[in-house]
Amino acid sequence: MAPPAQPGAQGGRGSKGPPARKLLCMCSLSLCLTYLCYSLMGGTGPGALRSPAGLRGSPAPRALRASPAPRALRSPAGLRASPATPAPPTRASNASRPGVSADAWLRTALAPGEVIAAPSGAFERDPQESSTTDEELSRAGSTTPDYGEKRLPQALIIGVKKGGTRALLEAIRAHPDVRAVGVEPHFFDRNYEKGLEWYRNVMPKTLDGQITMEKTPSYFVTNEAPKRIHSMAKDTKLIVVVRNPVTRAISDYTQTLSKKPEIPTFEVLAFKNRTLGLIDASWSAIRIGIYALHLENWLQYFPLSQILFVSGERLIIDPAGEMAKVQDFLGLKRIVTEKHFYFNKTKGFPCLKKPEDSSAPRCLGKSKGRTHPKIDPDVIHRLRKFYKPFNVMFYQMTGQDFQWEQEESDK
Ligand SMILES: Nc1ncnc2c1ncn2[C@@H]1O[C@H](COP(=O)(O)OS(=O)(=O)O)[C@@H](OP(=O)(O)O)[C@H]1O
Repeated sequence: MAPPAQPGAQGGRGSKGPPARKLLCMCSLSLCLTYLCYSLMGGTGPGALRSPAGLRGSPAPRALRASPAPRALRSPAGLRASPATPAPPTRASNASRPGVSADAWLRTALAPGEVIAAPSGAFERDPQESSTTDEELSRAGSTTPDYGEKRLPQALIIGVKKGGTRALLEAIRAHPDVRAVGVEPHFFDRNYEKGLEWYRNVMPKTLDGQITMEKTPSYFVTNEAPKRIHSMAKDTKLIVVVRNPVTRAISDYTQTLSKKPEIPTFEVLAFKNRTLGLIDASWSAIRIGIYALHLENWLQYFPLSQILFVSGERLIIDPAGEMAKVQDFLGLKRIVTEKHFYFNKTKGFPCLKKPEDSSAPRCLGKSKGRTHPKIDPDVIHRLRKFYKPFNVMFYQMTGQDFQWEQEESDK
């Protein structure tokens, strides 16, 4: 059941390259140097990641090729924490600690590849809801029909946060050959010490031939996740829903704002120094969107052909089209088609049609599709410029042009 190769998916680990490869290596080096500067500054120094000046010296990656070099961002030794290094201390817990400001929580710098997570042992349900408890997770594993077996997942939706991961999971769950756990298990970032048996127990039961899935969007930015998933099963299929990183950052901020209305404005958080145009790439809302850097970590363990990139934008405008790709990738019959969706004007999003055995159509909850605050267009412009070289590199690495540069406006 080998997945069909994606465009440009042939250059797996260790592929040698033609001249284009050299160009990509140069671009990689340039991005890595920028990243090194950022790392050395600890995300706090006055020169931290000035966007995009720090990247100007780099040759602009050329137009998208059919055969990108997926390992192009391989960092020089020492640039990135080794995937084998122990999990760095987690940070998000500050938010819930008395006396720690929301600003501190939001701005806490992340080491390269660091988990953006709550403390080990804490769970997070998809922010459609609030937070998942241990009890809920065990319930998730026990409310499934009493036939079949619990199995470790063969496919994972690993990211990105606010990319459209819930919409994708709910749509693929409509397939009869897919069973998925509804909550986010956070096994490969927060609960790894609980062991694979714990993880298996969280999963629904499946019959032979059915695929077990889960989604935890923070895996994509978790340094240890690729190695851990690889050691569970090296043929695990990985799905990443990506979205314009500027819009994604605003969506991320909007979610935080909904829980903590006292936080500073997006404009304040986005910059280290607005006059100088210094983007604060240590802010997780911005850092998560540097997809090329995170992807590089995954390509050390998985060939590109084992990773499917779903467009978060297309998932809204053409859910059936994206679902066709997902089903092909998973080796499934195309059962989830346009017949399964309708566009809900009130919600402003596609929803799943009422299944025959259920009483209501399924739109995602209120936490999906929140109205974003209006952001200063100059800030949007600066962020676009900041992300552009990383986006271009991401297109080169994946062999897919997500066309984020063409978007006129952000929601
Ligand atoms: N069908 C449908 N219905 C509702 N929302 C949809 C849908 N498809 C994609 N989206 C977009 O998904 C965004 C939330 O992404 P995630 O589900 O990955 O968020 S989370 O990380 O799990 O919190 C969410 O982002 P916001 O609009 O910023 O809330 C939506 O734009």
